[in-house]
Amino acid sequence: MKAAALLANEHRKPWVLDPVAAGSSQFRLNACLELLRLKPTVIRGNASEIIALSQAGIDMGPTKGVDSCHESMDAVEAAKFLAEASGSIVAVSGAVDIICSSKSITHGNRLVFVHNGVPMLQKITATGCAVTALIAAFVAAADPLHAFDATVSALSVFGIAGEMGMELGQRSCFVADAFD
Ligand SMILES: Nc1ncnc2c1ncn2[C@@H]1O[C@H](COP(=O)(O)OP(=O)(O)OP(=O)(O)O)[C@@H](O)[C@H]1O
Ligand SMILES: Cc1ncsc1CCO
Repeated sequence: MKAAALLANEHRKPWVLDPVAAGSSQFRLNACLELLRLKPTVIRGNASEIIALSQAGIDMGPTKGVDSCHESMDAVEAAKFLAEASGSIVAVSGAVDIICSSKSITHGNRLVFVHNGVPMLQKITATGCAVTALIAAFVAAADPLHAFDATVSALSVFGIAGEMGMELGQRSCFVADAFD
């Protein structure tokens, strides 16, 4: 992972950090912090993961587990702190997706809330990984100056696909068609 991140940086390619279960062990937290130091373009995690990363700098209360035990809106301050400390765009997924960046980077001081998606997405393991991959694809295709908007768009498109899948699922069992 470190070699991939270093190579991406060397070639000025964007990359996205998904700090899976960062708060569930010291080993995972340290691994994520090491990757964080390599300056990802975007960090995408659920509320617990983003709080765990920001806790490494300040105490924001307890957190653990692979799934989030926090609502995304609980992580607004953690996301702002992490964006400022890391210089990365920070995306917190959940009922409301939160995307923020600090004044220290090109995208400036921005905070956007995306309300797309359906609660079932949270119950399907790997939708977090999938939306991270979609963010990477959008950011890779966009002008580097538009990485923030690309991140917002990816989360919105993924949420809308979830809404369409939910509607399709009322009529047939091919919910996955909406994501094709
Ligand atoms: N309550 C909700 N309502 C609407 N959309 C949601 C809800 N919870 C999660 N989502 C959406 O589900 C997707 C995955 O986000 P989630 O926060 O569940 O990731 P995660 O916990 O990292 O997932 P994983 O279990 O795969 O590790 C995101 O696109 C997010 O917007
Ligand atoms: C990486 C990974 N492995 C099992 S669940 C999970 C998170 C996917 O979003």
